[in-house]
Formats: sequence, C-alpha cells, structure tokens
Amino acid sequence: MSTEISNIVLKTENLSIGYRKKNEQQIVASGINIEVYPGELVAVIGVNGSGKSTLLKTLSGIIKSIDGEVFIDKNKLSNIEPDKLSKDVSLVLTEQMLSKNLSVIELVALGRQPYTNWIGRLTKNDLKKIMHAIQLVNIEDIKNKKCHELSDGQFQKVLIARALAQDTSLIILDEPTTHLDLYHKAYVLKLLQKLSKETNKAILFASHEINLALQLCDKLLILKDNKTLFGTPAELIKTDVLSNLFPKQLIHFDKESSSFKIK
Ligand SMILES: Nc1ncnc2c1ncn2[C@@H]1O[C@H](COP(=O)(O)OP(=O)(O)OP(=O)(O)O)[C@@H](O)[C@H]1O
Repeated sequence: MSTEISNIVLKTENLSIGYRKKNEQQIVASGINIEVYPGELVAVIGVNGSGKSTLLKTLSGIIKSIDGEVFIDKNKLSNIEPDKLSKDVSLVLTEQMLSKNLSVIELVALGRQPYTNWIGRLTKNDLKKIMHAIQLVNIEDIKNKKCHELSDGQFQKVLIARALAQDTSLIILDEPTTHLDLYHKAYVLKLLQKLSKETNKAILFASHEINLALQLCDKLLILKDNKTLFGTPAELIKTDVLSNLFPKQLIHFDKESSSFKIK
C-alpha cells in the first residue's frame, strides 16, 4: 500500500444514497466511488434535487446509506461510535439550529464539545485551538460580537472556525456560499482552499458555484440523473458530463475558458 493510499481520509465504495419509507426505498444516487486525501478540497455539484444534501448527510452519518460502504480514516462509518465520529468529521449546515445570541468566540468554542468533560470546562489546549481557528479564518476583530450582529458572510466564517476548532480530519459543508454576494462566494471558497492546504484537512462541500469550484477545487463529484462522476477539473472537462449538466438551449459549457456561459 502506498503512503498516499494509507492516508486516505474519505472513501466510498459503490455507495447508494436515498431514503427508506416502510418497505420502500427511494434511491437518489448510486455508484458513488470517491477518494479524498488530506489537504484536498472537493466540491459536490448537481442541479436542485440531485442528492447533494442527501450525500453529505450520509457521509456524516446522519442518515444510513442504501447500499455500499463509506470509510472515514479507513474505518467503516457504520462501525464508528458517535463520540469518535465527532472527532473525525465536522459538519457545517446552511440552516444552523444555533443560538445567534452566542458571541463569536462562544460559538467557535462549541467546536470543542467532543473533547470537553460533562460540564464543558475548556482546558488551555481547547482555548489554544479556539484562538487558532479564529486566527485561521481571520475573524479576531469580531470575536466578541454577538452572532446576530454579523452579516451572512461573517457568520459563515464563524461556522468554518467552529469546524476548525473541532479539529477533525474531514470537514463537510452544505452550500457554504448560500446568501453570499459574488465577492463573498469567491472569498469563502478561496478561504476553504487555503485552509485545506494550510491545515492538511480534507474539505468537502456541496455547491451550485460550479465555475468557482472548477477553478479552486482539487476534485469534483458531479451528480446527474442518479449517476455520478468523480475526478479532477481537468479530467471532467475532457468528458461530456459538464456539457450535459444543464439544458443546452440556455447554458453551455465552454471548454476553452473552462466555464459555463449563458446563451
Ligand atoms: N427526508 C427526505 N425523505 C424523502 N426524500 C427526501 C428527503 N430529503 C430529500 N429527499 C428527496 O431526495 C432528493 C434529493 O434531495 P437533496 O436535498 O439531497 O438534493 P440537493 O441536490 O441537495 O438539492 P438542492 O440543490 O435543491 O439543495 C429529492 O428528490 C428530494 O425530494
């Protein structure tokens, strides 16, 4: 086994995702085979309803897969205890059920929950990790503000800092650029790219920002009509998957500029 293979953070084998209702199965996507290594930034791309959120929920253990396997740090996801999983994977969801009455530093500190004792006392090491996470996303100037005082872009950075404070090898984010303007979309995705390289964490996110993802990500997973394709931007551009992603009468993929254009 090569060193690279032995370092794999996330791997899926013939994964099928979807929902079970009584005796019925609704398969959303199948044949998902991905491999994500430390320091890689990976985007999950697909039209509305293609299964991006379902996949992220499956990879983070919120819902069970229909078939196939997920491995996190080479352990079968189904065998990982919840306590251990919260030290392996951090999850950033768009609609956070969090009290926005918390200050920024208090919210980032929640990332240390898997490590603190039952009264939640923070050790010196916890405080060090919290301050380091705040520095990494460059939010020192707002650390004492209440979360309800923040813009959507600032709040997204705080959620990313909380995931960093959780100190997991894998960070999963569901649509981290929702509600952001073009500058802040690019800023947040560029920040994720920088963090993946600086911290050597694997970062996987679902997004509709395909042009940005093609420029910034190491690999992309495309979900389309229950099928999936995984590869580097260069590999995917060589195939027809991008040209066929949207109805051609409105949007086409320009191979020369590696971006989507409106007709
Ligand atoms: N709890 C659920 N039970 C049954 N089916 C669901 C459930 N949640 C989602 N679905 C269905 O699964 C499919 C994929 O939904 P999902 O939310 O994963 O797509 P998505 O790619 O994240 O969409 P969007 O881009 O709109 O956020 C859709 O057909 C949706 O209706």
